[in-house]
Parts: sequence; structure tokens; C-alpha cells
Amino acid sequence: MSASLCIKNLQLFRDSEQLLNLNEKVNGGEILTIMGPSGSGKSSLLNWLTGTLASRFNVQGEVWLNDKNVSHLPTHLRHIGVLYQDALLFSHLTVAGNIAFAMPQGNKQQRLDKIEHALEQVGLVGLTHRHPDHLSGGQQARVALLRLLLSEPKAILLDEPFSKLDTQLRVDIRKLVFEQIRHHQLPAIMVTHDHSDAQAANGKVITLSTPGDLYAR
Ligand SMILES: Nc1ncnc2c1ncn2[C@@H]1O[C@H](COP(=O)(O)OP(=O)(O)OP(=O)(O)O)[C@@H](O)[C@H]1O
Repeated sequence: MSASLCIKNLQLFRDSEQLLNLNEKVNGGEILTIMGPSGSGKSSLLNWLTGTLASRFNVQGEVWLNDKNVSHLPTHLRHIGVLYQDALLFSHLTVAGNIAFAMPQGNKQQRLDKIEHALEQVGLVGLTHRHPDHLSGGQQARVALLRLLLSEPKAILLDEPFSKLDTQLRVDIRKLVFEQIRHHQLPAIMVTHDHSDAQAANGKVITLSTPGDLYAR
């Protein structure tokens, strides 16, 4: 069975206004890019996928992950990970503590070995016991990525994850994130305002319309 994330017959309304009407399938290793003006429903789409949409919205449709309907599962059982524009690391925990926090339970030494190996892969050797306040923005972004990957998600959502990084760092971190998505063959959906992100993702791009124009183009 190959990995996939499917949006089936999504109809999303805020009050009586229709924001989204979508059917999409994203295969493992593919990145679907969602663009569109402020208020067009990008965050609402991500919230619906993770099961955190506010009750103010009316929604029909199903989320399927690896050929299983996960629409009725609570957020933590969907195994859909999100990377945000802020690294959102816990300042009271070390790098290892932050990453371990999201990992499945298991042997402590094996978990630490896995963390150190992952840190090595992204050029963060020696930072295992450091606190986030003593890391650069790029290092924090890498730790956030590892925390996400080592939580073993089945799909990844990217919510403007590069928008706070300066130009060169943006290119480097974006390359790393996309490489990891492809390496792990995870289906991914990225919300961005930046056309260079869309280009780098090298997949389908959907531009949502402003409310009133019902359909995505
Ligand atoms: N919790 C909420 N309760 C009610 N309405 C909301 C809520 N969150 C968002 N909305 C409304 O739903 C519509 C879609 O908002 P959404 O945040 O999904 O847009 P967006 O495309 O992500 O915008 P931005 O690019 O500014 O983040 C907007 O009209 C917004 O005001």
C-alpha cells in the first residue's frame, strides 16, 4: 500500500458562506501547495485536516489517510504532523527533550541514539543537551523538523513554515524539509504566500479564491 492523503468531497462553510469545495489526493513524497488571499480558508483547511476546526464552521467531507477514513478520529490519533512558521520549542526542555516529547514510547537509550543520529543528519551534532534559547533560528527550525519527523507522522502539513526565515536560511531549510518529505515518502500539504516555495515544492498548486467565488481554481 502506498502512502496517500485524500480530501474527499470537502464542502466547508462559515455561516452560510462557502469557503472551500475540494477533492484532492496527495501521494507519498508529493507536496500539494495551497495559496490564496487572506481569509480564503487556508488555515481552515489545515485545521479541518487535523481535526481542530472551530465549531462555527459547517463541514462535509472526509479525510482519508493511507486508504483509511480518519475523519472521525481525534487529532492525536490521526498522525498528521504540522510544521508552523515558529519552531514552538519548549524552552524548559533541551533539544533532546523537545524531540523525545513527541516520540513514541520505548527504550530510553534507543530513543536517545535515534535522536543523536537524526541531529547528525541535519548538522546539529553536539547540541543534544542545549536549550532552545541558545540556538539560532535555523537550528531551532531543524529541531522542530526533527521533532515532527521522529513523532512518526503519516502525513505532514506545512503552515507557512519558512516565512520567518531570512532568504538564504529559507532556501536551506526548505530544501531540507522537502528532502525529508521525499525520503520518508510522506504526503504533504503546504500553505504559503511565497511563489518560490510553490516552485521549489514542484507539485500541484491550488489557488483558493476569495469567499464569494465558490471554487478553487
Ligand atoms: N475560529 C473562527 N471562527 C469563526 N470564523 C473564523 C475562525 N477562524 C477563521 N475564521 C474565518 O474564516 C475565514 C477563513 O479564515 P482562514 O483563517 O482559514 O483564512 P486564511 O486563508 O488562512 O487567511 P490568512 O492568510 O490571513 O491566514 C475568514 O473569513 C475568517 O475570518
